[in-house]
Amino acid sequence: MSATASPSPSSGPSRNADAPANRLHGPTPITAASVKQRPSGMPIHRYRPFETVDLPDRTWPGRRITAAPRWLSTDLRDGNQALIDPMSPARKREMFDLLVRLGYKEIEVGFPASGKTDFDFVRSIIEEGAIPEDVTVSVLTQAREELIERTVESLVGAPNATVHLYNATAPVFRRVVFRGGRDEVRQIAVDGTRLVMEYAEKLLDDRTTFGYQYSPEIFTDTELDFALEVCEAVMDVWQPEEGREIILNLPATVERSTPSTHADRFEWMSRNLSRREFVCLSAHPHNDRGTAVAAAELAVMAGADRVEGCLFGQGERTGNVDLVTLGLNLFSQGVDPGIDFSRIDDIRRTWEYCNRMQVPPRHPYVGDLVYTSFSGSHQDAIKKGFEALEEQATREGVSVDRLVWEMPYLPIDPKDVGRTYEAVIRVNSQSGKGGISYVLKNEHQLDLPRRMQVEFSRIIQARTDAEGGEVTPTQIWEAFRDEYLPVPERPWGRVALRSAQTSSSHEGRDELTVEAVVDGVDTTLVGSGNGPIAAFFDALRRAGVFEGAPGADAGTVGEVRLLDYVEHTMSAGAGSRAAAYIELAVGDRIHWGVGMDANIVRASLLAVASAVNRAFRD
Ligand SMILES: CC(=O)SCCNC(=O)CCNC(=O)[C@H](O)C(C)(C)COP(=O)(O)OP(=O)(O)OC[C@H]1O[C@@H](n2cnc3c(N)ncnc32)[C@H](O)[C@@H]1OP(=O)(O)O
Ligand SMILES: CC(C)C(=O)C(=O)O
Ligand SMILES: [Mg+2]
Repeated sequence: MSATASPSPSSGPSRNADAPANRLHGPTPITAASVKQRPSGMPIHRYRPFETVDLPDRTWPGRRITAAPRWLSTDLRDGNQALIDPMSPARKREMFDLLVRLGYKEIEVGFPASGKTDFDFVRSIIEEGAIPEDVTVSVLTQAREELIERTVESLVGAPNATVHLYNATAPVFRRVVFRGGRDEVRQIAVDGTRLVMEYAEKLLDDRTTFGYQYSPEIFTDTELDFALEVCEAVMDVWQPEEGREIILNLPATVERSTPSTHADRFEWMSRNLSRREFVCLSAHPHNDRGTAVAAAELAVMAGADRVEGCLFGQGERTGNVDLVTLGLNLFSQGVDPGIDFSRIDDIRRTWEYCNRMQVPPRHPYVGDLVYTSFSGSHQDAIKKGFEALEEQATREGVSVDRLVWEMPYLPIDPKDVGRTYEAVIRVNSQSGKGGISYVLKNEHQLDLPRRMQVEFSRIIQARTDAEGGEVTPTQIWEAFRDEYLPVPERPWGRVALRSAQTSSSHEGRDELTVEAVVDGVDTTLVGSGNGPIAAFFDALRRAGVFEGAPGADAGTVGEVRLLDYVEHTMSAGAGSRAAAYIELAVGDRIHWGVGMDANIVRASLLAVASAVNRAFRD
């Protein structure tokens, strides 16, 4: 993208001014001219750019959001009206109860004058006492008398209720829908407000605390001076004052501008509205340009007190702004959203039941794949990130949950929203050693030495390159066992250990006796060395196992060297097991072996057998 205010590429200092003069010998360098886009041929003449706002002293870009705005969920109204098959009463109730449980204090529960379903639903939650004392329900209506009367009627007996009245104010709606000018359209809002007050006075009693909300629909395409004029006219009727707020909701009914212009419009309205201290300024972004979340956040920075939206961005066309993303964006910055998202999968399941829709796999914070990394460098960084957190926790003597979350590639800890680490790393052809060893560590407590990680990841990569697709943790484990740990059901290898006994001589050398199966024959192996591993090597050598080893001439003893030995415990406490890793050079080839046992000596002998078996397997 290029912006008209940017300096032209040639007007600034050259990026490569400091580069040596002889830098670009060889292939022709890419330049801006060589990547020029071509005209698309699409009918751009049919569209006009949106109006920007002349607000050079705008203040919102420098603000931070330090507290959650008021939230209104309109899942049961704007969300519901956009469904092919609107929610049944049972599904509506399920959604209402979910919203209450999550902590929403303002819930738009329907458009009661639309028909019996919505009207009866509003009556049912009132009559069944399902609305907690601290929750305000709101209902939407057009500015038409018969609709207003029916709307107010639906609220009788509600503890806290708001009537929300709207009419479109943008030029094309004035001309096409209402076939009038500014005066007529302003009058619709004024008359509607008066009627709401009259019917509330007539129909509601002192069981109800009553509020009022007005929306100049299509605010985004309405001239700012006219939007202000209509809102002022509405306020002149409602008369907001201390203890009598008015909610002025400025909807991006169709998202038409960048979030920055949306924010400018909010700052302009917030500065110019009279009686501002009695106004709850509310944003209602839709997502036509795909930037509703940014638009909502910038509107809050620009003065909005409240945001209306739907869970997971349900709503007309591309949806309303996503309340879950907004809330968890705040959470990820250390700001309490005031909504409990700690069981995100439960929320998603209920939402999917109610809406009969699916949350896509890449949906922020909740999609199946959003805490998953397939690519090698991401996996490597995440694995190191987890290890660093664990080390820090041990150093500071606290649990990992107490530490600030600083983790490559994962903006929040999946556990904080009730997800597990199971899917954090998944392996396919784009994965590297970090991811594969993360799976082994996480699921099998095996912390492979770095060079062994490289060896095993080549084995997995050969498989993903040949077969494509994902390799599941189960398949990784099977491949690992097949490669390093011959199991009784699939035996292979020249040496199978049965039992071993060591004794130390007075020179500090270990004498070792091993009962093993060698080349299918029960054999007693005897050796000595300065430690059990060296003694086992000696025993294998004496038994002729290394004869004909790769890298040696046939019939001779090949060169077999121990290069590295690593061990670690696999779990703490009684019954803990140890893992041992051996790096073996046979001729010019390197083979790792692994052994696991409750006894560390036996684990290391098993690791030697594993490496030797692999060396001779080929
Ligand atoms: C951006 C939004 O989400 S706005 C909310 C939209 N949601 C809904 O519409 C869902 C519920 N609506 C309904 O079920 C129906 O529209 C009803 C039952 C409320 C009304 O149905 P109808 O009486 O058939 O009217 P309809 O919806 O077609 O509206 C058209 C008439 O209302 C007028 N009108 C539209 N909006 C408004 C408004 N906000 N205030 C006053 N009049 C309005 C139109 O100018 C038109 O008038 P005309 O017949 O004189 O030309
Ligand atoms: C009724 C209004 C607030 C609305 O939903 C919109 O303009 O998008
Ligand atoms: Mg809407």
